[in-house]
Formats: sequence, structure tokens, C-alpha cells
Amino acid sequence: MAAFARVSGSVGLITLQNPPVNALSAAVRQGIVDSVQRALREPEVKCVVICGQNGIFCGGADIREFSGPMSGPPLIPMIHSIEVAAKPVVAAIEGSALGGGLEIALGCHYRIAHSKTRLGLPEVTLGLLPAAGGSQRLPRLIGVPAALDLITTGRHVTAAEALQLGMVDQVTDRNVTDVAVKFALSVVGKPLDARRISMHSCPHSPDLDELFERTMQHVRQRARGAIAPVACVQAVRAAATLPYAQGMEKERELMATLFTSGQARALQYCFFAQRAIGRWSMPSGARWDTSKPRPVHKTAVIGLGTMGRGIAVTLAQAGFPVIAVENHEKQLMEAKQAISGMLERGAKRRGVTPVLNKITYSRDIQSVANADLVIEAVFEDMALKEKVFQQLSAICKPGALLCTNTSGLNVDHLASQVRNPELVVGMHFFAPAHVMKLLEVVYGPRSSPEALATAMAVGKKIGKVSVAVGNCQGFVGNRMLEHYMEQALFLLEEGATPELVDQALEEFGFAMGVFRVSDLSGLDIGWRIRKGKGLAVPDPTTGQTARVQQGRRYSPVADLICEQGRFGQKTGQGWYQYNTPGSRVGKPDPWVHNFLKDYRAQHGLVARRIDHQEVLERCLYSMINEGFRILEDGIAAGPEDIDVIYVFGYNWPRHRGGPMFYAHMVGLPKVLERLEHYHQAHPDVPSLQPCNLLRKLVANGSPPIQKWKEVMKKINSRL
Ligand SMILES: CC(C)(COP(=O)(O)OP(=O)(O)OC[C@H]1O[C@@H](n2cnc3c(N)ncnc32)[C@H](O)[C@@H]1OP(=O)(O)O)[C@@H](O)C(=O)NCCC(=O)NCCSC(=O)C[C@@H](O)CCCCCCCCCCCCC(=O)O
Repeated sequence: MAAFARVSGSVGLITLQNPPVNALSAAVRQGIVDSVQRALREPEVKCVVICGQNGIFCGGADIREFSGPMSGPPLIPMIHSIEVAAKPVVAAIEGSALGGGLEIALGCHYRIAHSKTRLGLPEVTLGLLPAAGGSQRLPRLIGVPAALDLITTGRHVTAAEALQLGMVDQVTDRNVTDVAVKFALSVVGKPLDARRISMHSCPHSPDLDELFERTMQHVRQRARGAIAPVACVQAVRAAATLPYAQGMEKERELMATLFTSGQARALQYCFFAQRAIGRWSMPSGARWDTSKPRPVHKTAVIGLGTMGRGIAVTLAQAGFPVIAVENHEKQLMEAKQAISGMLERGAKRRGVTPVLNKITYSRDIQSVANADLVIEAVFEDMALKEKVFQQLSAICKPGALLCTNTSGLNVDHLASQVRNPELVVGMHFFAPAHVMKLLEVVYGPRSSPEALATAMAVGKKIGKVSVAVGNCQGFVGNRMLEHYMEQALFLLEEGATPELVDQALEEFGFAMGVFRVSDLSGLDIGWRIRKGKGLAVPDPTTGQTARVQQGRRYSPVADLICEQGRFGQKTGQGWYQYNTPGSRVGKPDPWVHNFLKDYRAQHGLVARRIDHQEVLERCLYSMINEGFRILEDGIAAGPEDIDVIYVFGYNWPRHRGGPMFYAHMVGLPKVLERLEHYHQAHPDVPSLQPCNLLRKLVANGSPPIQKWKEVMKKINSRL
């Protein structure tokens, strides 16, 4: 809806009303059309101001409408009617003016913004382009280079930057509607043609051809197969080279392709999934809206290795005082220096003062006695973590939340070491902890809803995308990843090379394939974990690591590579070869090819031709199958939780929506059929055996992903 009122005698005030963000639903668009007509019709109205209700101008088109048939008045003629109006129209912008919201403002003759406003055309992040004239008006207003940047990245700008770019005419700290009303009265009777952006051509920029070429190259490289950024460049090129009407036609054509694309569906799904994960629930029925977080004033981090340092920085940057504990003097000194450097660099980047004084360093674990929340980040070793938790139980004040930063150890076992197991949760940060957005918040069977609510609230405050998950080995992310990596190794045994597997995954959209990632993060980490699990241990009789372990197929290929001291980039050799240790550019390594040949010969394996499709199906479907098991086990509340974890923690290409959304797009019957096929071919690989939930979803007619929870509920209630 949009309300119309006459204020200050002769100003027609149109207020967009659609909480929470005044999205441009059919009703809002109708309201604007009616109000504009009325304002232009009424002779008492001399000028118009458009604003939004509840401190926000407009969050853009109503994204929920995109999944069904569109109805109501279209945006383009509506914005056109504002631009051609004979009375001056002023946008009074506060909060946010995004997407279609900014496009309305660009149709107005003047724009006044509150200083705290953020503006942008983020359509590209939803798989679209600004298709209500935004791709044609913004370059005309602020020039091609700046418009290209904003439209292809979707980044939001502050009011100050918008003023500098010429996107807005004035910025104010006062009530923006009051300022806009006064301003509108002051421009009554002034000529408007110069204020109609569509009537301008783009300001001159030198070397436009070269700019477009460079940007296209850059966008294609960064986009990893995403189509919207490429379409955005094409649309801006049309603005720069064609008259407005033809540019609008190009915008429409490009939008028609994007609008119905799978990528747009995936990206819009991600948008809502990211918001849905905040509405967490536990199997007990406890929920985000019925569980109150405890106040957290003081925090502590135990163990200042790489992870602990990143966590301390994240907490401090969010404003929490941190007691940082490390019992080795040398390590403490090094950590102090490293943390100060991280805080200083971060502050420089953000143009703020570094918060060095938020962190107090100590060698004594007793110093955490007053903390409200303690995050243990010592070495990934259960015996060591047990000891720390026993100490914390004795030291910490009653009610303190005790968290472990583990990537997969049993959170419930650690809870059993303390007096108040209900106050123990896992906080699984991803490396580097001050950079990576994802946080898995792990509740055990004894964790209280209050403890989970507190960890989730802290996660939000420190700017992490926090997902609540149940306790199991590897939690959600690493539990699924194990199957992905396992298939990649099996494919090497069967005839693939690391570069063939990586190429298939990179063409799918991953920034790096599984073997390149492994070289980057270090092969020794996985080796240590496998040894800890009793895998990767040579058989005393043969001296060789068996290809069947714990009753299932096992590939010792990665272990054998590690035995050669090939730990990846840091040693200059891993799955690829590097010119020098630490170098980032890996080349295919003939040594690895020969090693694989010898390995196959030794085990009587005959190499066969493996194509990209098999790589994708085996690596991705086995992982997706585990995702269904995770849902079945109640470890993740819904597919959105898994997908958000993969997009934010594991570099899953966002335009593919996440592994579970990808399964939905491929079609569950196809995923099931391929898993059955591969399981028949590899009966000794349990991860390829389709799980019950997948079978049941297919038996229930393969409902869309938004309805999986209903089927899951039905299945659970029958158990
Ligand atoms: C605005 C925000 C910055 C606010 O952030 P905040 O943190 O305060 O709040 P939340 O993010 O938690 O959001 C609260 C709540 O609101 C929901 N929501 C937010 N924005 C929208 C929205 N735009 N639509 C719907 N719902 C929205 C959000 O989901 C939350 O609710 P939930 O229940 O999920 O918790 C922040 O919200 C934000 O960044 N929002 C998105 C901003 C954005 O991306 N805007 C761009 C939208 S797309 C657009 O505007 C397109 C335009 O260019 C118009 C294009 C014209 C379209 C014409 C169609 C042509 C079709 C052609 C087809 C041709 C086919 C053929 O030829 O056949």
C-alpha cells in the first residue's frame, strides 16, 4: 500500500507502507500509481515527496512475488509517470533504498538522503539486473565506471558516498521527510527537463571500450559461471552506447533471460535461507522466539593458535572485552603481536581506530573466572580439551557459557566433563576465523535452549552467519565433506587425475577443486585426523594401508602422498607441484601421475576414462545423500541450514543455491537413480546407498524443497 496526504499546504506526500522493508508488492505499486495520479490531478498539490514508512524508504521489488505469476501495475511505466510529471517529485530516502526502491528514487527529480541511509542496486546478488530502468538511469547519472561497479557487484553505498557520486542531491541528519518537503516547495516552478535522468546521455568517460572489456573479463573470472554479472555489464554497455529507449529494450531482453533462470531461483532461495536460519529450533521444540539469551558482557578465549587468534579478533572487533589465555610464554608473545597486527589492519581497512585495548592477555586460565562466555580453542585433541573443560568447570562463575571451537569432536562428551553440561555448546568457527562468515553452533542433547540462544545471539553480534546444528561427528559441514573427498580419492584410483577432478568441480562453480583446496589447507591435517580415527594405519603383515577399513572401501592414496612428505603448497608438492614451497600456483605433477599408475598396477586396478559428469555425480550426490541423512537424524532442522553452511563455509557456488537446493533443481528422482546406479557399481561404498529420506521424498512425489520439512515431519511422526 501507499498512503497519500497533503502536507504543508501544497505538498503531496506519498508514503510506501509494506512492513518490514516496504517491498514493492502489487498492492504497493497500485498505491503508488493511484497516489501519483491523484497528486498530479489535484490543483492544490504543487509538488510531491515520496518516502517510506518506519524508517526505511524501500527494499526493492517484492522478491516473494518472483516465484509466481506477476500481477499488478508494472514498475517501468510507474517510474516513467513520475519522471515525466509536470510537478517536481522528491525522494525522501532513509534506512535503505535498494533495487526497485532506488529505481523509483532515480525516476524522481531530486533525491535527499538521511546520513545513515544505504543505497544500492543489489539485483545481481539475486541473479537479476536492475530492470526497472536502473541499469539505464544510474550510468546516465553517475557515469559508466561507477555505475558498472555498483551494478555488477550489487554493493551498497553510504549516503556520504552516494552524495560524492552524485546519486543524491543532499544528505541530512534531520528528519528527511521534513527536509524533503521544504526542499520540494523551494523548487516549485523550476524547469524539470534537466532533472529527468532518462533524457541525458551518459557523462563522457575515456576508453569506454577498454573499460567494458576489462570489466567483462574480471566479472567472468569472479562469477564462476554466474550469468547475472555478465548481463549487468551488457545492460550498462547498452546505456553507454544506445539511446534510452533502445537501452530499455536491451534491459528488458536481458532480464527476460535472467528472470526465469535456475540461477535466479537459487540466489533468491539463498537470500531467504540466510534469513530462515535465524529462526532455529531444537528437537525438544525449543525455538528462537521462546528462548531468551543470557547477557554476555565479558568473553574469554583459551588457546591462541591460529583459530584462537582469529576468534579473539572477531570478538574484540564486535565490541566484546576479551581475556585471551595462552599458557606458553613464547606462543603468547607471538599471538599478541599477530592479534595486534590483525586488529590494526582490520581497522585501517574499515577506517576506524583499532580496538587493541579490548583484549587482555594472560598465561593463567584462572583469569577467565569473571567471563560470561568462554571459547576454548586449544589444539584439536580430546584429552587436552577434556582437561580444559574440567578446569573451566571449577574456575568459571555460575552461569558462564562454556563453548568449544572444535571442527568435529563430541560436544556432549565435553559437556560431561563439567558441573553444568546444559551450559556447554560448540562454536565451530572456520579458518581464518576473523574472515570466514560461517559459524556452526552445535548443541548437544544436554545443551539448554538458553545456552543455544546465547551462542546464536553472540554469533549474530560478531557478524557471523550462525547455523544451529545437532551434535555428531563432523557436525553438518565436515560430515558431508568427508563423502565428497572420499569419492574424489576413489576416482583417482579408478583412472582420474587430480586436475581432471578439479576441473570438473571448478567448471561447476567451485573457486577451487577438492585437490587444490587440499594443497592450500595442507594434506597433513586430514592425515592426522584419519590416523586419529584408526584409519591410515599400515597393516603390520603387509606394511600397506588396507583398501578396506572398518568393513568398507577405503582409499589410502592421500595417506601415501603424505608419507612422501608432500603436504601441499607449504612443502611445494602435494597433488600438484609448485615452483617453491609456499607458492600458490600449482602445475599438474608427472610424479603424481606415475604414482597413481604404479598404485593402480600394484592393486590390480585398471584405469578407465572418467568424464566430468561422473566426477560431479559421485562427489556431489554422495555428499547430498549424507545431507539427507543429516536431515533424517535431525542434526539440521531443514535443507536451508545445510545450504547456508555450504555457501558460507565451503565455498559452494551461491548461484547453485547449496547442495540440497541443487538436488531439488536436478530432480530427486534423478539423484536417487544415479546413486542407485553408483551403489550397484560400488556396493562396498555405503555413502552411495540412497538414504531413506531421499527414497521417501521421491515416493511422496518429490515435493519442492520448501515442502521437505512437511514430509520429514510426517515421517518422524510415524516412527
Ligand atoms: C532491506 C534490507 C537491507 C533490510 O535488512 P534487515 O537486516 O533490516 O532485514 P532482513 O534482511 O532480515 O529482512 C526483513 C524481512 O524482510 C524480507 N525482505 C527484505 N527485502 C525483501 C524484498 N525485497 N522482498 C521481499 N521480502 C523482503 C526478508 O526476507 C525478511 O523476512 P523473513 O521472513 O525472510 O525474515 C534487506 O532485507 C535486503 O537487503 N533486502 C533485499 C534488497 C534487494 O535485494 N532488493 C532488490 C530486489 S529485486 C528488484 O528490486 C528488482 C528491480 O530491479 C525491479 C525489476 C522489475 C521486475 C519486473 C519483472 C519482469 C519480469 C520479466 C519476465 C519476463 C519473462 C517473459 O518475458 O516471459
